[in-house]
Amino acid sequence: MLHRRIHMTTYNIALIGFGGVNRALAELIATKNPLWERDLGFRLNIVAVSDLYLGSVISPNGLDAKTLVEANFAKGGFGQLSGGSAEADNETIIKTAPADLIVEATFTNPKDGEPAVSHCRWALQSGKHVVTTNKGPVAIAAQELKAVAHANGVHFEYEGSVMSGTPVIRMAERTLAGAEVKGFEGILNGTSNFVLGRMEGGLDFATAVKEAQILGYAEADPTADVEGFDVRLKVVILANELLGASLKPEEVTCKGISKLSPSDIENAAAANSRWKLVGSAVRNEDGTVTGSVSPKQLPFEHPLAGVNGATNAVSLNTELLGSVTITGPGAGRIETAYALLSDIIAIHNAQATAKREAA
Ligand SMILES: NC(=O)C1=CN([C@@H]2O[C@H](COP(=O)(O)OP(=O)(O)OC[C@H]3O[C@@H](n4cnc5c(N)ncnc54)[C@H](OP(=O)(O)O)[C@@H]3O)[C@@H](O)[C@H]2O)C=CC1
Ligand SMILES: N[C@@H](CC=O)C(=O)O
Repeated sequence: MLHRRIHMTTYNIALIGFGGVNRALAELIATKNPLWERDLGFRLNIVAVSDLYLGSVISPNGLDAKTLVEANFAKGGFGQLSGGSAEADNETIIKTAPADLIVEATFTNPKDGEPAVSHCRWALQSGKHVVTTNKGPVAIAAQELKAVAHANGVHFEYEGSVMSGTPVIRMAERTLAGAEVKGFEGILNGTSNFVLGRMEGGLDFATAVKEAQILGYAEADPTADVEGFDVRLKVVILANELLGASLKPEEVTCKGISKLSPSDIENAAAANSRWKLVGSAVRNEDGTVTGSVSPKQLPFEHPLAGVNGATNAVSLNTELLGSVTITGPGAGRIETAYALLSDIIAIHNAQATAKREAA
């Protein structure tokens, strides 16, 4: 009889930011560790959390994920826990918590990516892997952070920075390797797509944005969603990852949906079309890459016109396969927490491969 020896790994993790996404990850940890142990070969143990509102806490033996999720902590509430403080001491937590891996899910700053860029840099310099859904550090400092990760023998992973848990970055880079991506266009913001759909149903703009906030789709400041700044970061991330560009956000033209009036929406419907916020990039003949974000009136039969709600889709224009479209959730708490899990799985598998090769 064949006996398979199971090697169980526990990853100690520190959560930076404890809003919708990292809370959802803690919720998954509270219920799914036994399944992950069985199917993935690892479990996750939360040894620290830091959040602007709640404060910070370090517990080397681990915090109970269920308690973290269910306890209704007040402002500074982590200060009452053993090892806790009412302040979000991110730098100390990131540098000193006994964590293998830092999960960065604070707010996306579309201007300079801070303080998340510093959070990622501190973690990588301390020899800790980073997984993040934060678009700021990836769009603005990916090259630097990848180099710091490499120099310190750790990983920097960010699948959730584009299309939430829908695997667009890894899918394009790994499964479509060699297909030669020449450009892409897509719906890359769940909130604005949801808002446009609700407006088509007759709801006013402000109420539709409120609904997207309640559902956990919107940015902390939803201006980023409706003015296209969020899509601009995602266009930069995809262009730099898939087209080998080195675009900066300010090099991508950007117009959002906030100026679309109810009559624009009605007129589009009367012409068998609908408005969509489209992000795109293309490699030009001379090798340069041009990116743009703007609302487009698409005929009903256009492949992106039927993408509704917080669903996103991106059509990759490839040399060898023609157009390949990837579609799936583009926002949502659990959906985005899944992206973090997928990053951790990628790190786990890479470590296992490295160990096998070293043996
Ligand atoms: N929600 C989604 O569908 C998706 C989100 N993302 C990205 O994931 C990240 C997290 O999103 P989400 O959880 O929805 O956002 P939330 O706004 O719900 O959570 C962010 C949390 O981080 C805290 N925070 C902000 N700044 C700091 C700081 N400097 N130090 C410590 N904590 C801080 C916030 O506290 P406070 O509220 O007090 O400011 C809040 O609790 C964002 O960058 C977002 O762009 C990516 C893909 C999809
Ligand atoms: N606010 C963003 C969240 C994911 O990046 C969106 O609505 O798409």
